[in-house]
Amino acid sequence: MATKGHPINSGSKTSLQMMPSGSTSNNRARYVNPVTKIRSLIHNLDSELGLLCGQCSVRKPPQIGSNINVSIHNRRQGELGSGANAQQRISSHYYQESINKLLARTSSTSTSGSGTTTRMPLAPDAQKRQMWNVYRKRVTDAYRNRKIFTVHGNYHTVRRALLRRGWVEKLPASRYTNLQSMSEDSLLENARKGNDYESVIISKMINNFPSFFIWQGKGQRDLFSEVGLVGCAEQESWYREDGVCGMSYPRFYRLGGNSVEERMAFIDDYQHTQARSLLHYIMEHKPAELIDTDNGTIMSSHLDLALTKVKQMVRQAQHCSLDDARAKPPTPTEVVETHTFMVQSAEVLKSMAKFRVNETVMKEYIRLATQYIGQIEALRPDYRWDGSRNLWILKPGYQSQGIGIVIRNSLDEILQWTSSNQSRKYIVQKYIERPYLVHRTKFDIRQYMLLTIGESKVTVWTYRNCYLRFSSQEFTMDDLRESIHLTNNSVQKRYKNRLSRDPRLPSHNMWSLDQFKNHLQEVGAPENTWAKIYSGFKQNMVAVVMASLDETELVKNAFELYGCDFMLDEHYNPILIEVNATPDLSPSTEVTAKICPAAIKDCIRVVVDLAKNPLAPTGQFERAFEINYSSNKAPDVQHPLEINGKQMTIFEDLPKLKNPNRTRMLHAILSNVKVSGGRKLDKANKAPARVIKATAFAKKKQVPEQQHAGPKTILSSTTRENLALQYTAPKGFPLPERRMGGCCTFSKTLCPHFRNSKIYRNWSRNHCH
Ligand SMILES: Nc1ncnc2c1ncn2[C@@H]1O[C@H](COP(=O)(O)OP(=O)(O)OP(=O)(O)O)[C@@H](O)[C@H]1O
Repeated sequence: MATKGHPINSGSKTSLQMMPSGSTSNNRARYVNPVTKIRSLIHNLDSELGLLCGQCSVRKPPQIGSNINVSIHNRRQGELGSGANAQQRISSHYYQESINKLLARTSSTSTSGSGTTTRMPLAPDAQKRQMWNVYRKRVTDAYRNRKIFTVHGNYHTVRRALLRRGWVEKLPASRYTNLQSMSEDSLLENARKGNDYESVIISKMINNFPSFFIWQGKGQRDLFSEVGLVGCAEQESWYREDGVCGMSYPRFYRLGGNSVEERMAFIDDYQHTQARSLLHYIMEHKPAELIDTDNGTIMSSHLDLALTKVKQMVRQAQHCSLDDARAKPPTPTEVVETHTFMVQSAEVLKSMAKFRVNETVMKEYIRLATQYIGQIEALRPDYRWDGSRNLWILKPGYQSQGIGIVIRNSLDEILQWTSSNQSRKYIVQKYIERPYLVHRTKFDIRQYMLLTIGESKVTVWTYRNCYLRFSSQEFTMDDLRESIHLTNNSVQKRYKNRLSRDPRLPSHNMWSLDQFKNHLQEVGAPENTWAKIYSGFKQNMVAVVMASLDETELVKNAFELYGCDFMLDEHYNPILIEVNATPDLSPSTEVTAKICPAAIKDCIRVVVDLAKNPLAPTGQFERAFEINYSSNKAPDVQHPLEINGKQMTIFEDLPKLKNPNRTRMLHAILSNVKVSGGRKLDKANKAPARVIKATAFAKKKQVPEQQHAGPKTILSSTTRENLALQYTAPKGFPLPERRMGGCCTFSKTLCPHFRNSKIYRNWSRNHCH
């Protein structure tokens, strides 16, 4: 929203306003940053100004705060001045002279309405001259105090907030275009306190000065809008920390491109979800409703298969058996079995086909289903959002405002839909079938997040206030139209509210946070429910920022305001749906009429007031997290990155494996471990804590081998890979027999190759929630 973009926007397609440097193989979005353009414009202006100041030996303008976030020109100060002492030596006379020159340049180059060049009013009347002098003083003061701002778009609250703080506005060319083409004479004639002519004449006078605060909305649509959040989701598990940082989002697949692997992974997930859906289905019904002992068409073997699949999922999630986790190609019999299962289970889920079993047997199936579903949902919290429909939401790239979004449950339809247009990428995301509803109506929560980028820190600010956006129709799974299932305002404003909807819901479809808190009280939610929800919001927002930092070009003293959309599951857990740069801040209803201007004012408090006064109030924004981003920069050879810790006990208790090939492989790994200096592994285990330098990192930085401190274990590349998979993969990561290329080491956090590998990505998409 402001001076810079950040690639955490997913969705809306709004605007990741920048092009992160460095390309990666993982298909992350490329963003174009209009701020860079503006920066370069200002930079040109800066150089001119610097030149002028240099000619006149003018000192730099005084600094207002140590770190005014809004000003990308703070960077310029070094160029203009040469330190405090030098500044003191330079007389203010010269400084004033340079400003006068700038002002003179403005007036000498300004054109009249007729296109002819006019001079500064040469005092045809005293009043005009007096006004000119007043404005000139205001302008010079504004420059000295670095209080010149530009606001793009109709963000009048921002304007007013800054004008109230004594800032002076430099208008963008698109504002008051008619007036901007008038001569200064005519403008002065019409200028009155606070009117548009006055704004324009002042703006013309500062035309050659840089703005120290720029507020702009989205500049350029990102190339593949969903990749932002998707990309973050792929990275976030590396930054996950209980209670601090962690994303909670529906699992997704990128379809529509040429990735066969991604398609296969989706099909696999779809089939497993179908098994759970079938079990959910029988759990949702009474045994008698499910059976027809004489004419039932569905055999109990399909329930057996569903139970087996869920059991496998539990074992995989528990990481019980390496063999279970192994990606085995299915046998032809299994393929046929699965195909039949998919057809028959669809008959049950869509047409309520009956099982040919008796009631006692069905009761036992329901008991087992409840047990297994309980187990898997305890291990995979995101599965709790699934139901008995196997629904998926298809979101096209390059689109926003809900355009092109559909909800489907048939595998064929989904694959057809996404492959019909190969050039368009689709995110196929698991549809949340069990959301928390208010009065049987779906809603989402718009939550603001502000990001400020300081000298060395990125600060995540979260807004304590938020609002709810309701669907215009009651929620039902029997009708998949957008008016019921897409709660974003851009979709819902197209529909009339269903008359049968609960009258307690407002006609404008929004609730303030206070109204929601009252509702929570009314329905008897535990007392700290909102506190928990908000804490979950914060963790998600911090995680998104952390996960996108690597790909972000950080512009110092810039900030960005985001609108994050959350849904809640049945247990009030937040689910992140979307992060929008340039959120809608228009006062469209009585709810947004309060919260939007307040959020903008508080934003100015954070980026302007706080820079001057660290104790300044920040309104409803609270500092949720601070990240020291200097550590993200190019590796520092002087201070190489180190990992402190104890050597792991490798294979002290060798797992008993069923598969002899695999056992052989693990033994081979073991025997491949050599210990330098003749030490035995068990001795090394008893050795005190030591420092291991990450191979990948050391290699990157050309750190010579002998710099490695302490005793070291030399591993072959094969061993390293296998050990990396064995020991550095997060809990639950399947251990494929395929080997990954490269340089994975003991440190998962230090190995981008591992982290970007397809194997890991596929796994993390399915397991990291
Ligand atoms: N996985 C999901 N499960 C259930 N509902 C979802 C899911 N994803 C999105 N929705 C619903 O669809 C709506 C639109 O989704 P999303 O915000 O991703 O689309 P969009 O095109 O980016 O919209 P906008 O640009 O207005 O933000 C959401 O507000 C939410 O109600």
